Amino acid sequence: MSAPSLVIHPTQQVLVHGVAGRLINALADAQARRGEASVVLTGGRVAAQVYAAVAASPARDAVDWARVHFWWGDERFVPAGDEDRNEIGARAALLNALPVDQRNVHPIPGQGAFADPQEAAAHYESELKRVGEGDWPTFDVLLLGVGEDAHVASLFPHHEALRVVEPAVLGVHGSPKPPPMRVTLSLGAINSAREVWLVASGPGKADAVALAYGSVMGSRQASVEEAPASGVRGTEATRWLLDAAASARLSSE
Ligand SMILES: O=C1O[C@H](COP(=O)(O)O)[C@@H](O)[C@H](O)[C@H]1O
Repeated sequence: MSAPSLVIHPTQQVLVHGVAGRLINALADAQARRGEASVVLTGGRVAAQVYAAVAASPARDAVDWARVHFWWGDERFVPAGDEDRNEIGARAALLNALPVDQRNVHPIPGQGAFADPQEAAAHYESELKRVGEGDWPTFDVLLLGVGEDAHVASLFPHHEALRVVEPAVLGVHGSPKPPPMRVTLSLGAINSAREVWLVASGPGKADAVALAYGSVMGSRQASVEEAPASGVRGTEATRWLLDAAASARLSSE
């Protein structure tokens, strides 16, 4: 498990472009090492801006997008095509703008294809094992937003999904943030990624960031149950990438 690092960007715009540049570099580096790369996408407002910045960046051509596998860390269990799906935003801002190989795009299935989130989760786990040839693929970069309640992916404070180790992809019922049914990677699965990046922007995230990052650094005492974001670690890097507003309460920690 890696020690967390923190980068505070002066504005949301600098954060968005900073994360976009990092992502392009990380995927290009992974391809230079191994020929292909993988990224786990997140939902959320700032992520949508990061995706648009990647798509608009002249540096994007450093990556062979046809050799990038795209996964999702969580998905809202609503019908395919529903605007609430994280997949829809990622396709609109990123995937539709890049020369991706659709065979390497792995959305979490929605309602309709499967009767309940558990079935969709089981299907996603089998897709991960299919691509990983029996094992889970090792993700190069796993992106996470941070909720106002310090949730990550669809792992919410005090929710039973936080405590599940097996299976690694979980169906979630009773999400406190709508919609109530979701599918998410477990904390253990998230923590199998080489690099985990927690991206947070704006004053609405300042309390959650202070609680979760403060607990990681020992200045606060919240458990992972209270602040799921505090339980996240990549095997090689854990990056907290914030703007000044989201970090505003850290200085008093
Ligand atoms: O519901 C979700 O919320 C979080 C955070 O979203 P934000 O708009 O507050 O940044 C997101 O990371 C997660 O993927 C999504 O399903």
